[in-house]
Amino acid sequence: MAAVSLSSLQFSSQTVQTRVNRKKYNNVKSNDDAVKDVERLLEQKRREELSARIASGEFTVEKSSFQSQLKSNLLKLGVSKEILEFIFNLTGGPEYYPRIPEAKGSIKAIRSEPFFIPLYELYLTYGGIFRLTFGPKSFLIVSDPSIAKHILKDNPKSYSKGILAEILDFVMGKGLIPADGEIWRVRRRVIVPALHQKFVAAMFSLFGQATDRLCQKLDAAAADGEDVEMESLFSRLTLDIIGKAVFNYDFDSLKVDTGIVEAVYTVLREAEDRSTAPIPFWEIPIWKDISPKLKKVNTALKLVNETLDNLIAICKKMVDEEELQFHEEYMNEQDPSILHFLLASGDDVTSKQLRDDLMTLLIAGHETSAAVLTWTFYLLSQDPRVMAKLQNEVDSVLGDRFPTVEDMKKLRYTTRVINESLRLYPQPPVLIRRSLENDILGKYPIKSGEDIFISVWNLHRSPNHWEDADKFNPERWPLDGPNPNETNQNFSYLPFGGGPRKCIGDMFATFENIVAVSMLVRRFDFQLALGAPPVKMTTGATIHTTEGLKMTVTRRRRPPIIPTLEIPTVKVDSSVNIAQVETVSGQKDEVSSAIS
Ligand code: HEM
Repeated sequence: MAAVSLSSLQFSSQTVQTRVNRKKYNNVKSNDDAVKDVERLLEQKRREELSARIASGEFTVEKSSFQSQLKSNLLKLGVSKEILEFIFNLTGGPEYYPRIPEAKGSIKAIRSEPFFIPLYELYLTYGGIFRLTFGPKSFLIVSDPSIAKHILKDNPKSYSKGILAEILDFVMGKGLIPADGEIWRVRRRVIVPALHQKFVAAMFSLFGQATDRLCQKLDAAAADGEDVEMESLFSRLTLDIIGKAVFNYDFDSLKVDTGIVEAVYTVLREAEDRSTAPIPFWEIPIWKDISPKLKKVNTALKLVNETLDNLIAICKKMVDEEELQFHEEYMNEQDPSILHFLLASGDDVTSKQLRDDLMTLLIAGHETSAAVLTWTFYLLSQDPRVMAKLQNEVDSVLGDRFPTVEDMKKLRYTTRVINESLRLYPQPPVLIRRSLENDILGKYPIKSGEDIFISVWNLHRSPNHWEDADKFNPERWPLDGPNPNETNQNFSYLPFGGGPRKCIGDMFATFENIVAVSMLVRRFDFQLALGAPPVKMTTGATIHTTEGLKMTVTRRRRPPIIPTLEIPTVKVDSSVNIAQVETVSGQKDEVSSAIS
């Protein structure tokens, strides 16, 4: 009940914000303070409500264990502290260490809103590591940068992907995201080289062409005065890009709705549903055979798998017929895809494993980038000042050209806007791990088999690390400073994870997002559509909106926007080292540490 009213409070907060923001266009300065007051009041109300929930016992600290209760009773009876320490040390056990603070919850409370929101409130109460218990099941919630660093970077061998691997098995099998141990090590070593600099540079024409197709769609909508739902368009944009990049397949989903596009979405939605399901409904004996939904998922999965098998066969034939010598930066100009690289490299792998890897790359590279674009445009629609500054930069750097590799260094504010969007809306908002052996997290010992959520949402919004943590403020990252990453932010900022399991597509995704944002804001103005549903969050693997991001898109009048139809061919100038372009973190270091 309380959870429901908490979420309705968020609802009204966002409605107010939207309404007020629309007014901002007319009178930006005078309304700014009023907006802040309203936001502050609503935030205060939200906190009070949560405090009431905690006080009512909905989340309660567990009583101390038998040993510590016995200890405190004996202390009260006058037994000296030294004697007790001696006795309890002899009896062994983890009681020498403090116990992890514990919150108990009802699963209903968590399920009525995106689960990372109550986790944030609990973090403010219980601190950087606490145990959240639902009946017999418990999770450790980590929001402390040094503990996150320990798990991800200092001692990653003691942690697996745990529940995530179980949930994603039906679609990704032993692909790179869920894989652990030797399979992961071998596959990472094979796949990472496929995303070499020349490949990423070649992707610029793909990013530009795909975004141009989206621009054409928006042009038509603007001309007809129709509002557009941007979240689904971004999803289609990134699907078209990743399909070509990973296995040279043009989904063309911005133009047509083919069976395969629908099948991919059915599979993706199922993966997301499973990642938030309270019980594994897909394992229930009779149900799994008769459920119409599961039947649909299986049919869709079959179609996607057959399509992938076909693409692998076509690509194998191309590789057999070509005369190119394989080398470090090998790339077939007609088909620069990751699949082509893998086959040409002589990757000795079963077709099931190859399919798992392709599927993993498709999903990893699609939903994340789409979510980043969605929330970036939402944030921009809320802040005309940032939008104006962004458009200024893009106008002066790009003129009427398509963006190139060389522009990445110059589009600094654009990069900061995306850095900040990733801080406020990290994709995914939590990283999942399971301990494989006993370990010590901070001052607390933990046992093997603990399920752990590293809350990137909490790290990125912690009042301990960020000034005005909830404020969209790209200026917090100086333009002449380094590109923010987990290393230079000491694990308070983890947009692409960290340690040996860090994202392998960070460079690809960063450039893809910069190209898309710059081309779109160069050509159009974006505002939340009048009468559109309030923009609220819901979650699967990434953060989605509950009812889409409905926007009014208008062509910009000045300066005249006519993009050149010619796309400059990508020449890879050896003096431009993409790794030196300051948009990504030290991927090379991660790569070498992962394979050493
Ligand atoms: C803005 C877009 C993206 C974001 C925010 C993002 C974020 C992340 C994060 C946080 C992780 C670490 C997960 C963990 O530690 O549990 C990760 C892993 C991964 N990402 Fe990305 N990613 C993005 C785009 C991409 C793209 C475009 C690709 C592929 C071309 C990709 C492929 C992968 C793979 C394969 C892994 C698993 C690496 C491993 O476990 O060894 N990602 N991503």
